[in-house]
Amino acid sequence: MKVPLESAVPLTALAPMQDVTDVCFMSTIAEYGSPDYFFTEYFRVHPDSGVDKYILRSITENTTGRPVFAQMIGEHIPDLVRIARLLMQYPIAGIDLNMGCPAPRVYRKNVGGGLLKDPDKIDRILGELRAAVDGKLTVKMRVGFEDTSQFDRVLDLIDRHDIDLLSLHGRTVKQMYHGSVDYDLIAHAVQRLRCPVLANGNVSSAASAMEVLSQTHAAGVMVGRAAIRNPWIFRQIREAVAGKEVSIVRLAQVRDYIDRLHQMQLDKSVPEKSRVSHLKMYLNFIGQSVDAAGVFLRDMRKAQTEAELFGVCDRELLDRAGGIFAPEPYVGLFARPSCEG
Ligand SMILES: Cc1cc2nc3c(=O)[nH]c(=O)nc-3n(C[C@H](O)[C@H](O)[C@H](O)COP(=O)(O)O)c2cc1C
Repeated sequence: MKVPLESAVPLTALAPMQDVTDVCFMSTIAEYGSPDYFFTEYFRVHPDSGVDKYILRSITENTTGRPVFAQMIGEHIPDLVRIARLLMQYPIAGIDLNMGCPAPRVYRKNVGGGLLKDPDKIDRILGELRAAVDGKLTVKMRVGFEDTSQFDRVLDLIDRHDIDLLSLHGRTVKQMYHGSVDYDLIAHAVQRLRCPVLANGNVSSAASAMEVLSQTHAAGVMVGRAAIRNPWIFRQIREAVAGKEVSIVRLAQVRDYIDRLHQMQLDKSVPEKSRVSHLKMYLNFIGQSVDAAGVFLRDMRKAQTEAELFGVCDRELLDRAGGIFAPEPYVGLFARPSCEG
C-alpha cells in the first residue's frame, strides 16, 4: 500500500496500544472514521522470537483500507533485522521501532523506553535497520528517559539515519503517563527534523488536536486513549481541520459502540467473567464522558455479569439516548482499566 507521509492536511494515527489495538479494534475504529495510519501492538524481538501470529492478523486481515505499520520492540540488532525482514514480506506500511515503552519490566531489559538511555546503541540499531529496510522506517519515542538531556542527540540520530516519520510522546519514560505533556519539545523536534512528526500525548478531542497542531506545527497527531473513549475522534479531527462544525455524538450512538465492542469478542468459549472484565476495560475510558457525576463508571465497575453490565449501559445511555456524549472527559473522572471495584 502506498504511504504518502507528506500531506497538505494534518495526518492522524491511532496509537499502538498493547492488548487494545488488535485487528478487531482497528476494524471497529474504522467504522467510525479511520485515522490515516494504524500501528500494530509491538512485536517482541529477541533471539527466540518469531512473528507473533495474533498481532500479525492486524496486518494480514486489515480491512480498514488504511495502511498499518508493524511495530517492533527489542535491542538485539541481528534479531531486529531478522524480524524486520520477515515483517516486510507482509503488506505493511513500514517498520516502526518502539523507543518509548515506560513499563519498568520492559525498560529494565534496555528495550522500548530503555533504549533512550543509550544513544550509541540507538545509532547502531537505526543504522542497521535503515540498511535492511527498503521501505518506510519509523520511530515512536518519548522525549527522554529520566530527563531531556539527550533529546537533541537522539533527534540528530533520527535525522542522520533518514527515519521516515517520528511519533513523539511529549513525556519522559520516567513520567509514565503522569504530569503534563511538553508540546514545546514536540515543536522543537518538528523544527529540528527533516521527517514529519506526529504529536502524541493527551490529544483528547478535535479541539485539543487543533490546539496541539497549532502549538507544535506537527505533521499530524497520534491518538491513543481518547480513541478508546471516543472512536469518532478521527472523523471529528478531520471536520475541525476542514473548518466544519464538529459532529456531536449522542449517548444512543455510544450504546451502539459498546455493542460493537461486545460483538468483537463474542467468543463463547471465553468465560463470562473474562468477557465482562474485557468489556469493562473499554467502558472505563468511555465512562469518562457519559455523566459528570460518574454514575455510569461507578455502576459499571460493580457489575459482575453481562446482564448487569448491559443493564447499566441501557439505563445510563438509552434512557437518556438524546443526551450528549461529552467531547472531553468530565473533570475528576479517570479510567482505571485494571482495577474495577
Ligand atoms: C494500554 C496501552 C498500551 C500501550 N501499548 C503501546 C505499544 O504497544 N506500543 C507503543 O509504542 N506505545 C504503547 N502505548 C503508548 C501509546 O501508544 C501512546 O503513546 C500513549 O498512550 C500516549 O498517547 P495518548 O495520551 O493519546 O493515550 C500504550 C498505551 C496504553 C494506554
